[in-house]
Parts: sequence; C-alpha cells; structure tokens
Amino acid sequence: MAASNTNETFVVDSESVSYTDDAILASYDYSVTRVTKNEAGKTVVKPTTRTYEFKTERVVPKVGMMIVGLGGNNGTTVTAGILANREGISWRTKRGIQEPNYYGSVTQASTLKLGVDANGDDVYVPFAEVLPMVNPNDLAIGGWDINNMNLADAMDRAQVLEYDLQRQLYPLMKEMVPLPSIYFPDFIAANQSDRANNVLEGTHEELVEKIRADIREFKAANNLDSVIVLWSANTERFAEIREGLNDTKDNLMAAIARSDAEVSPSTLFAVASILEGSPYINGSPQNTFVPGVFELAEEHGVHIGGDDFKSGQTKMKSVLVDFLVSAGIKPTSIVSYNHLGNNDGKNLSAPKQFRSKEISKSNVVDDMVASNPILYKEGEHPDHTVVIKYVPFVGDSKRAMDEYTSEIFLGGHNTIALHNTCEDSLLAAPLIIDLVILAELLSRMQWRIKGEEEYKPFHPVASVLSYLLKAPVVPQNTPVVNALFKQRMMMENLFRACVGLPSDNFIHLEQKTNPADLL
Ligand SMILES: NC(=O)c1ccc[n+]([C@@H]2O[C@H](COP(=O)([O-])OP(=O)(O)OC[C@H]3O[C@@H](n4cnc5c(N)ncnc54)[C@H](O)[C@@H]3O)[C@@H](O)[C@H]2O)c1
Ligand SMILES: O=P([O-])([O-])O[C@@H]1[C@@H](O)[C@H](O)[C@@H](O)[C@H](O)[C@@H]1O
Repeated sequence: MAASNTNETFVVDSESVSYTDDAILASYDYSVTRVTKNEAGKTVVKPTTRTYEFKTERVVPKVGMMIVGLGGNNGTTVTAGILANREGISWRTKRGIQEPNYYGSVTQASTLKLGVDANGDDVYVPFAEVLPMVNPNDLAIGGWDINNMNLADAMDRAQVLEYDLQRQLYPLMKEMVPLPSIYFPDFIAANQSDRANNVLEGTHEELVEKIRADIREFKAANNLDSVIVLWSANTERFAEIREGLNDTKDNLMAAIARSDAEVSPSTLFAVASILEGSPYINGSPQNTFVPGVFELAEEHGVHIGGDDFKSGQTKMKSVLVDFLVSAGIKPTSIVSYNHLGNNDGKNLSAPKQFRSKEISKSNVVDDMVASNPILYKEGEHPDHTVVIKYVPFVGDSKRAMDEYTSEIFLGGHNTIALHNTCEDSLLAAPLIIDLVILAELLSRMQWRIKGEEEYKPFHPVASVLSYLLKAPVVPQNTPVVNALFKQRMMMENLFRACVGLPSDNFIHLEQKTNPADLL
C-alpha cells in the first residue's frame, strides 16, 4: 500500500546519522541558552546542550486529502492545480503556453542550503528532498461542501483559472462531487444560506459518526495509508469558550452528546478527524480548537494545526514588521485595508465572521513588538487597523493596500505604502498542499533524548506549521512566533536535524577567517 521514497537525492556522511530500510536515524546536539538573574540581579546567561535522537520513517505512504469546503475557490483551485500537474496539462494564455507548476508552495518550489562545495559556494536542494515527503501529484482528493455543485462547475463559478485550463480539466472534475456536510447557519454569514443544498441531518453525535464514516470510506476506497483533513470552508464566528461546555474534552464530548448549539461545525469535524486518527488543519481564523479539542488531540496523539492560511497581506506584514523592528525602526501605525469579491469576501462582509478574521490578522505583530523593549514600553503596541470590504467585481483578485508609519532617527517618520494584488486562491492553494504534506511528514517523525529507550511522536499541536498560518496554534504555555523567516528557519532546521545536519547559522566563518580553509 505504501508509496516509494523516491525523493531522497542525497546521503549524509556523518556519525550522527544512519539509514535503515525503513528509517533515517539522526542524533542532534540541541543548544538552548538559559537566561536567569543572580542574587545581585545580574543577568546570567548559560548555554546548555542536550542530545536528541530523531527517527523518520523513510517510506512515503499513500495519503489522501479531505477538504472541508471542497467546492469553494480554494478547494477547486488546489484540486485543479494538482490534476494539472499530475496530468501534465498545459494551456494557452494571451502570453503564450503556460505549463503547470507548484509555485508558492514552500515544499515544492523552494530550496534549502545543504552546505558549500569545494569552491565555498552554497549548494541548494529542493525543500522536498530534505526528508521523504509525499508528492502532491500522488494525493487522493476528496471532501465535503454544503453546496452540491460538482467541482468542474464549481471551478467555473470560482472564476480563478484561465478558460483553456478549465476546459481541459472539466472532464476530470465533473464527476467529483463534495460529500454532504454539517451546516449550522448561526456560525457563518446569513448570505451563505443559498449555497446550503448539500447538508447532513442528525444529532451532533450522529454528525460526528457520519464524518468519521466518510473518512474511513474515503481511505478504503482509495487504498490509503493515511488521511489528512483540512478546513477550507467559510470562516465561522468564534465559539464561546465556557466552563462546562468546551473547556475539557469530557465537557466537549458531553456538549456534543446533547447537541449543544454552541459547538461549531468545524469543531465537530476536528473531533471526528481526531477520533479517526486523521491530522486536522484549520485554514480559517475561527477558534475551532476549543480547549476540549486540544485535550482530545493530546489524548489521542493526533496532530492538529492552524489557524488561518497566511497567504498574502499578512504574510507580507510578518516580513515587513520583522525587518523594521529588527532594524531598530519603530512601527507606530499599521493600517491594512483590502477588498475582494469572492465568496470568502461575501461571508466576511458579516460582522461576526469579519471579527474572526480581524483577530487573526491583527495578532501577527505581537511577537515582533515584544522582542524590542527599546522601541516599545511594556504593553505598548502600534496602532493597528484591519479593514476588509466586499467588492464583487474584483472576484478572487484581492487588492490589499497597507500603510506602515514608523518613528525613525531624531523624531523623524517613515511611511511605507504597499499595493498588493493577492489573487487569493492562487496564493492559498499551494499552502494547502504544504500543510497536508508537512502534517503527514510530521506524523512519521519521532524523537527521544539520548539514552532513552522509546521514541515519541512530536507534540500533537503542530507549531512546526506556523510558517503557513496567520495565527499559529502552539502547545499550551509556549510562545507564538509570527516572524516569517524565524518560522521558516525553525521548520528548515528541524528537518535538517532529522537528517543529521546542523542548523544553518549563516556565519560563514570560513569567509571571515581563512577563506582558503573550507573545512
Ligand atoms: N488567500 C485565501 O484564499 C485565504 C487565506 C486565508 C484564509 N482563507 C480562508 O479559507 C476559507 C476558504 O476560502 P475560499 O476563498 O475558498 O472561500 P469560498 O467561500 O470560496 O469556499 C468556502 C466553501 O466552503 C463551503 N462551506 C461553508 N460552510 C461549510 C461547511 N460547514 N461544511 C462544508 N463546506 C462549507 C462553501 O459552500 C464554499 O464552497 C475561508 O474561511 C477563508 O477565510 C483563505
Ligand atoms: O492572508 P491575508 O492576505 O493576510 O488575508 C486574507 C484577507 O486579507 C482576505 O480579506 C481574506 O479574504 C482571505 O481569507 C485572507 O485571510
């Protein structure tokens, strides 16, 4: 049943790594610098090192991706993109022939530095080759939607892809029809009600069991080893977090047993996925992961990740603010406006759904601001405003306009104005692929401290996915990192460690001491 591990294109020659038929075994000296205060109040800094041992299964399984909201702009676009790549479909455009690609996917279209060659030049490999990963062309695709339109017509409705590509994909997608889904009108905008013609009935428990059965049937029908479930349905309003309702897994399961109206469709999907052992990813900003879901995921050892794809305006923000603050420049006002005309924008035109998005788009600068007490006093933050407007004519081609005003030297001010046409689904679809591939990879990775007997899975709350998300969920009492390149290097260096490679430290010491000595 398992697929092959064809993407291993290099071997690490080191005493810290060994290869068996089914696993890569690596040891890694992990350093943490502890900072404390001594009796005199002096800051004491103590570097510490601990040796971890990692085990990554080499054989890539057969994986399925089940998308909640499959008939939406993102769902149809990611499906179309995988089919176009798998079938090698090229299409005519006014600029000439376009070949399929996975641009915008960090796993499929980015690289990482392996090391240096004999001349001291950096050597890069495709990111997907650092560890055995699923090839997106091999993903089985399924999912649910409250609307029963087949994916070919839904692709047409989305108005994202060029006609000549749609024309060729139409026969491949017209037989793909989303499974009926869970619909509670109170959680998404009222303007979505006209789409709801593909809806399950039943108690909350019956709905969870139906979704579990869907996952099992999809897995069996496609002869899969594992299934990843990903929410790309409409943004829901936040659910109330209440003691006795969803504060523990037992209270959440009791609330489901009594069909409590405050349990959202997305939380039911998360519970169903976890109970089926399927990693669950939340591509939207709502608080699907109520405390009871965290507890359930930890009890079952199933990975969960989210929230809210970081695709365009916020991705840029998590680069720009990091640059400004780390350069000693003080952003004092951040205004992020955008308008878009797709169905996502229509749903977000409702206040409660917009509020979910406003929260995820606003918290993204918190870690960067907190990193520099020279610029910001305790509790001080830039003015930060998020505006989203629904303008049907522009469709999926979201127009983001940002203004960053900062204090600079001697009371001066700097203002950066950006216009960013984001093409929302063409930016989000590759992130869906990355989230599924990385969540699956994480499920094949284990760790132990040197000297321990048993390997253990990584923590169920998959903070390693944070690079792809606006509001990363992290294990309780751990910090949230939003700065994009810190997120990327965290992910890259973890994967390097799993093949016995040291973290990339960019010192290039050999170039600053004895350039001729390339170690
Ligand atoms: N760049 C991006 O596109 C981007 C970035 C970040 C987050 N998101 C989020 O991704 C989600 C999808 O975006 P989109 O542009 O594809 O939106 P969309 O409205 O085109 O698609 C959402 C789909 O979900 C379906 N749906 C709604 N409730 C459902 C339910 N309970 N079960 C199953 N299906 C349901 C709708 O019928 C629709 O087909 C939105 O929540 C959006 O905020 C998108
Ligand atoms: O990822 P990003 O471009 O910052 O944020 C986007 C919002 O600006 C947009 O209004 C919304 O429709 C998308 O779902 C996405 O969340």
